Amino acid sequence: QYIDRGLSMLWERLFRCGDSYMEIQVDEKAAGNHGLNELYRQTGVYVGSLRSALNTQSRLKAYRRMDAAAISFSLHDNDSIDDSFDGVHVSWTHSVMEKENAENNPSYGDSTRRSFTLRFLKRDREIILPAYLDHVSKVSADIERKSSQRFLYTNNYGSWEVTSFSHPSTFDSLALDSGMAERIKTDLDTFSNGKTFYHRNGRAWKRGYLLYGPPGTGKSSLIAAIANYMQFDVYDLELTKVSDNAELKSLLIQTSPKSVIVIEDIDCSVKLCNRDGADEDSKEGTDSQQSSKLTLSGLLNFVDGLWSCCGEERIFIFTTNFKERIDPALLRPGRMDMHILLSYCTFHAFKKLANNYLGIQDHPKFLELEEAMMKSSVQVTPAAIAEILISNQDNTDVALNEVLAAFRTDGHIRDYENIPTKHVDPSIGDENSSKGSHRKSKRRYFGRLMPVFYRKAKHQD
Ligand SMILES: Nc1ncnc2c1ncn2[C@@H]1O[C@H](COP(=O)(O)OP(=O)(O)OP(=O)(O)O)[C@@H](O)[C@H]1O
Ligand SMILES: [Mg+2]
Repeated sequence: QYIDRGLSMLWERLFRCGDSYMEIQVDEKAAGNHGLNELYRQTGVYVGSLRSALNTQSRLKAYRRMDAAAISFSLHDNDSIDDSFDGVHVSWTHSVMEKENAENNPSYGDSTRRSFTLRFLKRDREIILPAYLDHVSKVSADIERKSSQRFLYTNNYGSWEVTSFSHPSTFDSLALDSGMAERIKTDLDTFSNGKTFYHRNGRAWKRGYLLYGPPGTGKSSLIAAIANYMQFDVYDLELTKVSDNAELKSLLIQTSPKSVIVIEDIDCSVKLCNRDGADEDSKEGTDSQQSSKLTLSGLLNFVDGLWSCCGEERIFIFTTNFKERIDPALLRPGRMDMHILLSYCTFHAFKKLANNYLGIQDHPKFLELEEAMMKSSVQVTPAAIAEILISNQDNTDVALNEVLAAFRTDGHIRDYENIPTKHVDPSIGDENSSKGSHRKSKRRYFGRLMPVFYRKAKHQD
């Protein structure tokens, strides 16, 4: 490797003397020894991640951070590595040198001087500076985010409580209608690569999704899959625990960029006053009472107002079982960018579940099942099918017969329209559900639902 590099440098010197090189040194310490140089650290992460590192280097250093799943690599002292950017060839050298005055001056601390040197042809400087260095920073930030621990935040009267987030749901484990996972992933990719687009068009760099559909169709699982795909932290905002608009704003300011902000069951978590401040059901409220409450316009400002841009690259996700109960102001174009219906299990989705839980891609019973699913007057949620498959995991035939029976069943059927509503208004109080029991039903992010089958509704979305 050294001989190769030496020869190629000699070749360049002899025959391409017209093309002189430019070198940029990235020192570990910032100028004047004031703290560390962030670009040095980022360059270390970046060069260790280059595919060429594993293919061409004859020696590397390996390490694993305390909370990281993956092993990372870094260059050995005084080794070099090649890279290319926009068709331009560059090389990085990691130099580690003893400081000249280290022996005479022991109080000087660390006696080595570390730096990366970037080398490229002078004629390419327009391409490299500063775009390539920006690219190095961005790639390394992405790598660090992906390899580090992520968090789930829940609000508790004005502040966020944090736990580690490790929900296993991914787009691969979700059973969705054909093409839906790809559509959502493409939208997320476009969003995450859209910094310049959003800024050029004067838009806040955020995206809103409304997930709607019956219980047990994968709304919460999809939120986790989105967070996992983007490698974002999740802020699970419970509106019943927000006392007024000011608190909502303060919670928003406390969130970090690159995060998913979730409001589950938006239709029933609080009874929001409408935009002019008048609560439909409690008209007797005075003006001063209204201003100290959480209102719909407060929530709209949360999603859409000036404060919503205080951190960048954010995803808002609202869920509901009943889209038609949501105030039209929340649904107007541009507020929630995508409305995603999560619905009963189709044959396409069933095949995914069968693959996930039984490990089968095909089975002689599939034809019969497809037909039964199409003809049946019963609708079954993916959650219910998942339950059946999990409890019969060791016997494929029994599992498939049970699924078939579910579509042919006449018992245990409930009309989707008759699902008891989960309406709770903390300000008025609700006779049917105390705050405690509501909390239990709301916080089933990691919970599992009991199998429930629904009769096909006449007018479905
Ligand atoms: N589309 C799906 N693909 C794979 N698994 C699913 C799907 N839908 C539901 N499940 C399974 O069912 C369980 C419940 O799903 P989830 O909590 O995501 O439903 P939900 O739509 O959020 O329901 P709710 O409206 O009651 O909050 C999950 O643990 C998951 O394993
Ligand atoms: Mg849910």
